[in-house]
Amino acid sequence: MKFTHDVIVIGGGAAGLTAAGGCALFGLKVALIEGHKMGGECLNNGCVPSKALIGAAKRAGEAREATRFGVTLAPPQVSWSGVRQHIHDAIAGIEHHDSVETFEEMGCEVFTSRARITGRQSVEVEGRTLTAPRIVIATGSEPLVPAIDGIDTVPYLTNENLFELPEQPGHLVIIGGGAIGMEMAQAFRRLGSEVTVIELNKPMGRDDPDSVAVVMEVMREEGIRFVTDKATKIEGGVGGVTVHTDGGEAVVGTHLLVAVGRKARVAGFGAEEIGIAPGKNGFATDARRRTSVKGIYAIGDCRDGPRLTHVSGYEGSNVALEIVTGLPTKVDFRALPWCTYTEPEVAQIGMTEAEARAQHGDGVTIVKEEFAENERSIAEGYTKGHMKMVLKGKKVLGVSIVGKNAGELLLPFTQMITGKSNTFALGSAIISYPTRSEISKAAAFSAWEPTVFGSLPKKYAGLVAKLRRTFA
Ligand SMILES: Cc1cc2nc3c(=O)[nH]c(=O)nc-3n(C[C@H](O)[C@H](O)[C@H](O)COP(=O)(O)OP(=O)(O)OC[C@H]3O[C@@H](n4cnc5c(N)ncnc54)[C@H](O)[C@@H]3O)c2cc1C
Ligand SMILES: NC(=O)c1ccc[n+]([C@@H]2O[C@H](COP(=O)([O-])OP(=O)(O)OC[C@H]3O[C@@H](n4cnc5c(N)ncnc54)[C@H](O)[C@@H]3O)[C@@H](O)[C@H]2O)c1
Repeated sequence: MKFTHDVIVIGGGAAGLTAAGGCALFGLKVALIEGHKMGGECLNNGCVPSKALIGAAKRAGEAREATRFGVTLAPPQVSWSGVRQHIHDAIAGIEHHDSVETFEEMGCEVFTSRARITGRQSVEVEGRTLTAPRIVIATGSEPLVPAIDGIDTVPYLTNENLFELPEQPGHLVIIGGGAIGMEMAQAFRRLGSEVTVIELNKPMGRDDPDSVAVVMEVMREEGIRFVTDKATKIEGGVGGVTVHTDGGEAVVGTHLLVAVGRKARVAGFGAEEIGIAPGKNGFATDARRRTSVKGIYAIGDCRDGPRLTHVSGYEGSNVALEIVTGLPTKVDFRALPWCTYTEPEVAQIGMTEAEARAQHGDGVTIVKEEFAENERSIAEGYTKGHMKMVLKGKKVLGVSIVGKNAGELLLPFTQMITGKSNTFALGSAIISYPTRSEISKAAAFSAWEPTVFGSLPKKYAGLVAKLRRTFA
């Protein structure tokens, strides 16, 4: 069979762009098909607009603080249209990274229409049939809209329309206290909206509870109300919405944001018809991201598994590597990092304490260092939070950090968890003073402290001192 391409990639989000760009840079003939906006969820409705909004909210939050270090700022005046403009400027500043032109320059043939899979090696787009021995599905996910009584009768928000909102909510009710719910709750509160979060379980349930407790306290102090209950019924209309919960509470607000997770995009483009097996929420794949149909991969948000931009990018480069080299390339999530951009940030890599204890029982030890002891944090007055290192012996299994810019501190632990570095290397590294990274060195060194200052080294030091006193 003569193929039109070496690989066809469906979806131009973080996953598809990385796979397509990777293959094209190795000289393969790549078709990249995006049916909506290049850059996908992250650029257009996800990470970028949410972090831009958080940036604006931080500025308002700082101005809201009482006098700090002898400096008083004027109370913030928030113009929602100005905030929205900043969000759009941020997207505009980044979108060239993901543009059609950029990917054409890399060597991809880019189609800006919806694709339909018509066979194991064929895809239809713009009336053409493309063929390739490898197809990569990277169709992403969309907001999960729960089957709550009345939801279809009210004008609810999701991440798909939140950043286009014409007015700032007076009182934003958020269903879901996950990553979106928590980030958006704090951002809107800081911009001046009333905010209530309704969460079924514990907010940020995947994170270490000690980290979450720190951020919850801050958010409560800032005036966010948390309702621990299940949203069961919704009623209202434009400008007024009431969410009833299982426990009988009626939460009244002006706007409703639904943030209860994602639904993988697996239907409507031919995947079922050719028999690609679904999983729980997304295509079922193996560790190489192969679907049940030979030659077809599924990566990023559209398959069962963690849904994060860097995970989509990682799987995109893995699959590109496998296609380019012909060698199996498995995902390895031992050192999976994630960060929730609340203030303070909640960052995690590898196992939480609870996960480590479930797997290794009493073999796990914990080292905890507080930012209140970190000299840069003290000097700058941001002492909230801590770093918790989860160890088995001297090997790092995971790290949970809550604190200012916590996400920036994760990097060295990637190397440690995967065995490319170790606690001794970090514990003995030279680190600029004063930096918040000193907390990482302190935690790593703590793992060695009992050994370094143990009885044997003391005996040795004593012997050296005795010899010196005798012979010097
Ligand atoms: C509000 C919000 C904030 C977030 N913040 C963060 C964050 O701070 N950090 C982080 O790591 N992650 C964050 N995420 C998650 C992150 O956005 C996603 O994990 C990531 O964007 C998924 O990338 P993807 O390429 O797998 O899918 P997508 O970005 O969804 O891309 C899939 C693309 O496929 C296209 N497509 C679908 N079907 C077809 C078809 N038949 N033909 C052609 N094209 C098709 C779609 O139009 C879409 O552009 C956030 C998500 C949200 C919603
Ligand atoms: N900083 C980041 O990395 C970041 C930021 C935003 C989003 N994201 C990604 O986007 C995706 C979606 O985020 P999300 O916050 O929508 O999902 P999520 O899965 O993080 O959280 C959803 C929350 O909704 C709760 N919930 C479900 N049904 C409910 C009900 N009926 N009533 C009350 N609560 C209910 C769940 O218990 C859960 O805590 C995630 O995959 C996340 O990884 C990442």
